[in-house]
Amino acid sequence: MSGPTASDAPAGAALTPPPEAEEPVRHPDAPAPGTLLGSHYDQCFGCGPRHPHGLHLVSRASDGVAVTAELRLQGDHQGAPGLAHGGVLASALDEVLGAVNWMLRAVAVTRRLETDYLLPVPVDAVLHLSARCTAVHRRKIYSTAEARIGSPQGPLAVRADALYVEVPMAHFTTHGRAEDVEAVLRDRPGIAADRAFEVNP
Ligand SMILES: CCCCCCCCCCCCCCCC(=O)SCCNC(=O)CCNC(=O)[C@H](O)C(C)(C)COP(=O)(O)OP(=O)(O)OC[C@H]1O[C@@H](n2cnc3c(N)ncnc32)[C@H](O)[C@@H]1OP(=O)(O)O
Repeated sequence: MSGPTASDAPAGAALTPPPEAEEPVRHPDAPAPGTLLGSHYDQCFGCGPRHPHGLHLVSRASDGVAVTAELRLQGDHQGAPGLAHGGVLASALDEVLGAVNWMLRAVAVTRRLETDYLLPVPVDAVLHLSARCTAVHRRKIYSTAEARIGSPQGPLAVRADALYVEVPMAHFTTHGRAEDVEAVLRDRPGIAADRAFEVNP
């Protein structure tokens, strides 16, 4: 019988980097602070510019291994009347946390995402999102994020901690829907050969 695995650990423990984890190092080719990061896929719910109902988030590189973005909430994002749905807020935080991986030039997917909802968020608010990597251990990338109402210094509404796991490009070609994978390879022929993202000025 096998013993407990990392996946069996309580959420808090799973999001705590092991003692041998390392400080994240900004990749030398990471986009300069202030650069807008392009979408990795134009139909992505979080960042895809062609997604009809997506969040259309545009992340911006910060100093270090970090990004920021703004989410303009709308009526479509309601859960309770006039208030943002928690799942929408978690999606937005997942998107910016995922964008942080670009600063490491790592292709990674969310393994665990833990959110704390501290304040209700009105749907006419602009949420200022920020995310940064805190540690890296082998394929594991540990990150944290915040969402503040109205300004980068505004009231803290939601925070999140997350674990991403680096994956090979085969993760997408093996598990993704064939027609969508074919479309992205047709539109972005270099994406699988080189890297999973481009930087658009
Ligand atoms: C051609 C098309 C191009 C497309 C270009 C796209 C480009 C880039 C797209 C990015 C997209 C972003 C979009 C937003 C972010 C999402 O939304 S991602 C979507 C949601 N997430 C998913 O679908 C992931 C689903 N899960 C999985 O596929 C698998 O579980 C994973 C995450 C790949 C891991 O599986 P695995 O490789 O078998 O992992 P495994 O070896 O068991 O564990 C890896 C490590 O994690 C540790 N671990 C595992 N679970 C845990 C846990 N719960 N706690 C602590 N540690 C754990 C293990 O101990 C192990 O550690 P090491 O031994 O390496 O130190």
